[in-house]
Amino acid sequence: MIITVTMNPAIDKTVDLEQLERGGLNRLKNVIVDAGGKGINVSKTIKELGGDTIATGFIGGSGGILIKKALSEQEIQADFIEITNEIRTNMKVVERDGYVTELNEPGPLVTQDELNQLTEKLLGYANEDSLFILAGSVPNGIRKDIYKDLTLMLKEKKAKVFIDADGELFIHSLEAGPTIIKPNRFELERYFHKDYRVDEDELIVMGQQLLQKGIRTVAISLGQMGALFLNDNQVYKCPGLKVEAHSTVGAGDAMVAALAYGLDQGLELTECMKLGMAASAGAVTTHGTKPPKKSLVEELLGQVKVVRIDAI
Ligand SMILES: Nc1ncnc2c1ncn2[C@@H]1O[C@H](COP(=O)(O)OP(=O)(O)OP(=O)(O)O)[C@@H](O)[C@H]1O
Ligand SMILES: O=P(O)(O)OC[C@@]1(O)O[C@H](CO)[C@@H](O)[C@@H]1O
Repeated sequence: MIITVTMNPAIDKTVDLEQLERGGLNRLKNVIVDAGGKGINVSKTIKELGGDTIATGFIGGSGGILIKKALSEQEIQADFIEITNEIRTNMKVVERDGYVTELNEPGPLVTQDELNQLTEKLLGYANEDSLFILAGSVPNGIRKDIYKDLTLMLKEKKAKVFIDADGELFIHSLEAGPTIIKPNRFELERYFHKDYRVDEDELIVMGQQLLQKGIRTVAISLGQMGALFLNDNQVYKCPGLKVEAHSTVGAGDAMVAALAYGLDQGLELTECMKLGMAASAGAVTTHGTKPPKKSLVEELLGQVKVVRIDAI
């Protein structure tokens, strides 16, 4: 079973705009409202692909009610800790030229007691058949080494852990040796203190250094350029698929979802990669934070190219 953990869910408001006028009045068009937050998006895509997940994390206020309703309509099992405070609303501004500006709120204050309740819930689900996805930022009141602590506890119970986070959350989590991670190039550059745009060879070396920390699979997403995948001594590259992009928000989540779904189904890494490429390319064609349709993922699968790269 795949358990997604969204500590900082959000109501995503995606709006269209001709061009963002900094310092001016911006009249928004086409406001789309979605149940968001990285883990929740992962659950939505897994469901669309035909898999099952339990979506958990913190939820509260009127936004929380909306998210639970959306998940129930999509027949996704939800098991959240109800918190006192209201969850956040994040705005995604899509300009006509395709540029997307994200305005993400910090999130509500979560108490130690609420965190203890969530930890207990997660440990209750943990066993050798479970795969946990710890994804996205954490709300106020939660320490940045929480993913590290949770990963250690979950691994103790033989569960697999997939981390998709940035900044300090990502950096600390690596100390716990998660099973799989999906940084994008900026997260890796930051982790390795590179203040320039690294090339593919350097990305591969960085990925290999992460494998040496005990991480089984490293997926490095490169936006429209595609992705690199490293596992044991194998390195693969998949060029990005040519699709009509509407909103890139959630593309990374679709990749995480497909990789996790494939892993949970016992697929070979190359098959998981193909699914990840097709699902993430499919996600950029949707408006708002929507999962890609299964039929589109199946269609795109035929276009995925896998290039094996000799280890450097
Ligand atoms: N414009 C695009 N065209 C085709 N595929 C894309 C495009 N943008 C992203 N993708 C696909 O989505 C994957 C993930 O994208 P990206 O590297 O931007 O992830 P991310 O930074 O985690 O994104 P986010 O946090 O916004 O979801 C890429 O590896 C690629 O397969
Ligand atoms: O602020 P975080 O937790 O890092 O990211 C949250 C978020 O931007 O991620 C999803 C897209 O990946 C959106 O649904 C959501 O608004």
